[in-house]
Amino acid sequence: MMATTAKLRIEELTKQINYHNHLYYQEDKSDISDFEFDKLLEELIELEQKFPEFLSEDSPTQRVGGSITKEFESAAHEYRMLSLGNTYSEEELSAFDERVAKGLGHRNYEYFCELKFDGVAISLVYENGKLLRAVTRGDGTKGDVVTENVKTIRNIPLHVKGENIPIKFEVRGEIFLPRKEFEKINAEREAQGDPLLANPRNAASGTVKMQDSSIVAKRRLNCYFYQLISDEADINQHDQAMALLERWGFNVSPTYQKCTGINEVFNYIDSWREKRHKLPLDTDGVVLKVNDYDQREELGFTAKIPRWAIAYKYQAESAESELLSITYQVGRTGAITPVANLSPVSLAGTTVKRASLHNANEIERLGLHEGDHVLVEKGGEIIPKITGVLVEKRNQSALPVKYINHCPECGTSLVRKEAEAKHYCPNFKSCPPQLLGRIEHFVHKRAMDIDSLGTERIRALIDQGYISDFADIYELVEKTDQLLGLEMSQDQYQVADEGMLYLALHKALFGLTDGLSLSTIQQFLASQSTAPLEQTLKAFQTFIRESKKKVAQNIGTIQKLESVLVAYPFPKIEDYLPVPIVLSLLIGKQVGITRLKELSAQAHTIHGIILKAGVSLTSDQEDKIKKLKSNTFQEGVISNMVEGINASKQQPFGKVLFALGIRNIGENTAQILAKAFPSIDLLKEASTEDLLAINGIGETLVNSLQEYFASSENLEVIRRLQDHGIQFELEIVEKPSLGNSLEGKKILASGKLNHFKRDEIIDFIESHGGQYVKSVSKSLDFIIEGEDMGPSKKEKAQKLGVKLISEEDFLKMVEK
Ligand SMILES: NC(=O)c1ccc[n+]([C@@H]2O[C@H](COP(=O)([O-])OP(=O)(O)OC[C@H]3O[C@@H](n4cnc5c(N)ncnc54)[C@H](O)[C@@H]3O)[C@@H](O)[C@H]2O)c1
Ligand SMILES: [Zn+2]
Repeated sequence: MMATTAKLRIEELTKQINYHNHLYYQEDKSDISDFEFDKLLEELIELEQKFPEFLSEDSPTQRVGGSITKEFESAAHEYRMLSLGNTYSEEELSAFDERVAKGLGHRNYEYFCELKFDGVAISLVYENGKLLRAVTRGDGTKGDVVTENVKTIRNIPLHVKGENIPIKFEVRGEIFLPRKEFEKINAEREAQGDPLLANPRNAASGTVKMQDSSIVAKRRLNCYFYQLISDEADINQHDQAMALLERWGFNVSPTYQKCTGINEVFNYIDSWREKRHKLPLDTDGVVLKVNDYDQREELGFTAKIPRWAIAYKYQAESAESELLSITYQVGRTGAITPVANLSPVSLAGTTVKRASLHNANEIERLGLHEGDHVLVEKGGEIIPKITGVLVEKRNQSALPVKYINHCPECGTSLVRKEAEAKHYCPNFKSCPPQLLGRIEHFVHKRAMDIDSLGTERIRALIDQGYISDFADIYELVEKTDQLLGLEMSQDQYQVADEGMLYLALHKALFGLTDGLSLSTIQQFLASQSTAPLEQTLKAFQTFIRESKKKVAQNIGTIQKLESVLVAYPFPKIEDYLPVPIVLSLLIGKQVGITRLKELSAQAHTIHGIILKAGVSLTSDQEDKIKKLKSNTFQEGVISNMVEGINASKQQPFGKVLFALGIRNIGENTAQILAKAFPSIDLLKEASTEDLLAINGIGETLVNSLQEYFASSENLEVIRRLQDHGIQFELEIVEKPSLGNSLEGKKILASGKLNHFKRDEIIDFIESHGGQYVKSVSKSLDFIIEGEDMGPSKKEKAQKLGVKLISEEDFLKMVEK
């Protein structure tokens, strides 16, 4: 390469790497995989070695990738926190070992091997046995002080007790979010319609840097320690240090091993390649460190990494699979996400049957054709992705995947806004998932507060035609006898292209057979998780024979199932069966499979299909169909719901206004509006000037309001809600005056209080003549400092010279 081209390439790589570092360390996101990132860095290192004249001091090869943020106080590290060299190849690892041997002049050394935990590095400083501060790695020289957040991690000792504990010492480790916690958080986020966290590492890193420690505490982070630094402790080797850490009560992963010679290291690496997926956290490689401290000193450091340690990173595993079909999921905002259904393959410790395709661009980029053989990869991300297509294996006649142009849930034509990658279903009002989102908002705790109407129940009621707007909820009260026996959960179904309904395989096999329990069938299927459907059905027949339950009849049904599956090649979804096929085996003679297919695209449950088909069933058929269905609404659930619905009629006007989900009207704005216009009629009649005169109301809001009231449909829903007795007027309650000890005082409360909830403290201050202010500013008279007040707020208050007083002192002040 010529010097001029090298210079240009170095500049370009520097720019790219800085960009990815910023994303990764500051925003906790990544555009590319670690492997791709490490490739860029490696290329830069090589070029800089060949052309040292272009090596600049602040090249990303010379610096640790992170930096400090503005949100936290920063602190200098007494000993720099470095990065690690890394490699993906065994040759390079051997080369590293040669360098160590050469550096020391002999082979008389040991390696200490640990797994490379995929989290965020943390440094804890202890003095007199007490945790003094916790600091992130930052730029390696100084980092963010995140002590309050770190204190919420349960197994980090706040006090270290025991003999011979140095007056001062530092420990370093990796904070991580256990995979189970990560999955739990994402399940919750999915249920709430919030965007999912990409992977546990980014989630851990984002959590450590949160401003509110009480949220951090809820996230159940964990930490593994791997380094002790102390001038006082009498240790000369890393294994001794680790033993001390364990004795002092620090959490050390029991996965380490001391190795003599690089071959033992290779064995360690191999032994963990698969096993590591069973650990409670993500790991991305192995770190080997020279065990002896004197030898470490002899080897020394480069600008960025120690010469006595290196990380070997496992290549992201990839596997070959076959594209069976694509399903299109509709989110609560109407956004469409295509998901590839794949033939099952075993990958990174789990069986993969689905991969995200993100959007139409991704399908185009891959050039995906029907039935393609694809490569799937599982990096740090939980949801695998398709990284390539094996074009040479493509069937000559295969057609390119055609993106849908109608919403699979409601049939509306999709739209794609300019410059956006995703398609949307514009049917905001009645597209089922979008309606679900609006109803969930309506019943939310902070709106109408009907907690007996959870997501699953709402979805069931929407899909079966009981709810299509807010007012319908109040009409359920008169339909309780129809609700009895309705299918409650949607978990066992999937909706595919053109709205076709699929049923989970375990339910289908349960309903189609006799004498086998659901749990034995589930156990059987779990043992078959990597087998394709055809094989599973064959194995199931053997299983039936061994079970000795109604063998002839059950095997007959499964064989019939096999032949219908061949005769009607519906798109495949692994672990699911097309509902028309399943039902055809039970009631096919009366209805016919074409009709069942039509019905299956209209009704969203088996219950619904049977109703629409209008057939009369024998009691045997009825029993079997009951086995296919999910749990149903029972009396207890229904009376619970009715109670919640009736109670919601007491919710005050401000909450009702928020519940209506008018665009741009959040909880606070709704309260402000309700105070200024204490009835829906006054609000509807308010002029633009009236509205703009109110503090906090801007033009966008006025537009949303006017647009909302211009719709006759909305007015009709309000009218029906009024008929049901929902509060559309503000009840004026005089706030009792309890005194004037806070007369003229501007007050803010921050952190957790012992005697008051959030609303209560505001009422309390106001009823004593004070004024509650929502943000830290100079005009405050004082701040009531609760437990775990956010560090940034505190810092700001101190900067502005605003007095902080404790809750106890505040109460004393009021008593006087
Ligand atoms: N995808 C992207 O866009 C992107 C961008 C930047 C960085 N990255 C990735 O992040 C990493 C950046 O490297 P880095 O400079 O943070 O160093 P590194 O993460 O590769 O290695 C150093 C870090 O490893 C951690 N570690 C985990 N287990 C350890 C153990 N047992 N002993 C010692 N340390 C242990 C420590 O936190 C230490 O700070 C690379 O893996 C890189 O691929 C990715
Ligand atoms: Zn739709």
